[in-house]
Amino acid sequence: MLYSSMSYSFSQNFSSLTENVSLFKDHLVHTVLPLEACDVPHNEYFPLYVAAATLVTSLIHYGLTVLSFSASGNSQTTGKRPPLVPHWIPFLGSIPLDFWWNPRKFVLSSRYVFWSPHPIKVRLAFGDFYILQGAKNILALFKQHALSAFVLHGSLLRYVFRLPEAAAGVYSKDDSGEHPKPHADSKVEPRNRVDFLTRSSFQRFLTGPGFAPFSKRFVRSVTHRFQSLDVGNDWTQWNNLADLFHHDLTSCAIDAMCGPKLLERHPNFTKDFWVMDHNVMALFTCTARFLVPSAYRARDRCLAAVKDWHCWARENFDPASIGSDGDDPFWGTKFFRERQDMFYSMDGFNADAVASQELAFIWGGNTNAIISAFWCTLEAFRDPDLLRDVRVEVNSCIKSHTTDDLTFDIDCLLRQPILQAIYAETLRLRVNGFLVRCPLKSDLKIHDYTIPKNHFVLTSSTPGHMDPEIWSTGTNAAHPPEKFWPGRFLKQSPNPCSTATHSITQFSLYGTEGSWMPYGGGTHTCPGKNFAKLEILLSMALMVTLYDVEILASEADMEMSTRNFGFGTLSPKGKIPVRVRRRRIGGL
Ligand code: HEM
Repeated sequence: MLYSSMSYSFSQNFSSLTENVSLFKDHLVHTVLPLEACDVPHNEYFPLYVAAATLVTSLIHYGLTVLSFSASGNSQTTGKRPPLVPHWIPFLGSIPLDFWWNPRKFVLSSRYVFWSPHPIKVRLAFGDFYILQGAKNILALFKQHALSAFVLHGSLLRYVFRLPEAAAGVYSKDDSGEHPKPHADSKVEPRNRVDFLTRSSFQRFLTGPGFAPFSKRFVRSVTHRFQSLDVGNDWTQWNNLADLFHHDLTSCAIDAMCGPKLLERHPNFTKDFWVMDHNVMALFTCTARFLVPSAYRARDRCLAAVKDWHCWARENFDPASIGSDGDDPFWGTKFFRERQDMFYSMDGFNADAVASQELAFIWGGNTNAIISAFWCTLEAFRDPDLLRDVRVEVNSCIKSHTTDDLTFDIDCLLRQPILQAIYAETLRLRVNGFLVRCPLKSDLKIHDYTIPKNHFVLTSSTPGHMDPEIWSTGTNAAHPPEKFWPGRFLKQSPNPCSTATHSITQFSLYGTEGSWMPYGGGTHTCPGKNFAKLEILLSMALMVTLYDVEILASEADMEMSTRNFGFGTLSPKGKIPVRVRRRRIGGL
């Protein structure tokens, strides 16, 4: 079946090779097996025969898969099936052990798997799936409709966030699609259209009318909180800069989303949240509870806290408290309030299921953005020249300040070229995510290739983010992709407002389409990206304006940990101790 779509000439070569394999197998049967039937313990050459046979079989198998793979790449036919990725041992599948050992290294080095110019097929014990890389292919994928992202979401909900089976069933039965008009052949009731309903609730909250009140609350709360840190004019030592982001920044984001009650009633929520986040891979892969008990306990406490907040809000909610923006202090946002009704009207949903859903949202809305905010701030303080440039831009966006009040012009901050370049470069380097799609209704066409429907298609942001062809810049590649260098996203243009020869520095993502993809793309692109950019740039702006920070961590501790590779932004390997002191606002 694998070879059915290949060109005629290749089929000829292939069948003669297959015959050779069969002859070879016959040879083994007639030579090795009779030996087995004889007095094996006395035959000192038996293990050698077996080793040689395994080696030769693997070599031939590998040779065949390489031939098949190359033939598919060279063939000009359209509508062909992606070839099976070359591999050594037939029954072990096509992903080698290196992947499980160091996935990032594997993704960056695997020529056939993650750097193939065309889609490929991968075989694992549970079946076949497809991998697609390269800007051209990824852009073609993002243009397609009727691709479900539920494979990943459903698994995350079940394994990481403990979605009960009854509610998970609604996901597996929903074949109505993500658009307002359900697929013609779908029999799913409108109230059970979980894909469409959840997606539209994200859109209303994060890109529609819910965004302004949510972001306004966040700006107020983070500005107040960062100004009120217990830091004076003398240096104070902190054990880990990341704690500021894990606790203070996370609290501001959660309060702005959920209202104050979740954290008031559960002051350790942020601590549990980050223990859970640190162990997300272990939870996702269903690691035995006794091996990571703290991860399961933290996850269970987070679920219990969200359930308790829901219970409290249901009992105490006063409709008169709804403000003109639609939000209220009990549910925090119209988003969470309305999703209660939405989920409770679906089959199989109870209080546990709703808590799983909302914890999953809170996790998605914090993990990547908070860790990225940490990296941006670290990078700004790591390089004195960059810090000076950052402060010039940030100072130009201060609207007003007194000793205990600081207000930024947020639009101005979000437009600054160097700030944006730091943000884009941080996401390029630190976001290592997998996107998964499944064509449900028809085969998926990607240029000359056809991927059969109901098969998973996976793509990783890492190869595009690290491709030397796109990102190696500077004389003699002075800025290789592994290095943080915001200049990649800056370009000089003539200043239209000046007759002098001065040029202006502009931020640009031009030419990176399909390669820079921290937020995924297509119909499932991250709806939280505007909030994420605001959160990342504002927290960095507040820190550089209010404080001096001296980094005391070793280079090794500041390296990225690949522990949660594939889930998005990676954390540093170690703690980041720093010295902090308050500074005069507006200085450089
Ligand atoms: C640096 C920060 C962030 C990164 C790198 C990021 C990345 C992503 C990615 C890669 C996806 C999947 C997109 C796809 O499948 O094509 C996604 C989906 C999503 N993100 Fe984000 N995200 C970030 C911040 C946020 C924030 C702040 C929120 C909410 C406040 C959020 C909410 C969501 C939601 C609800 C989805 C699911 C969308 C859907 O399935 O239609 N994200 N994000």
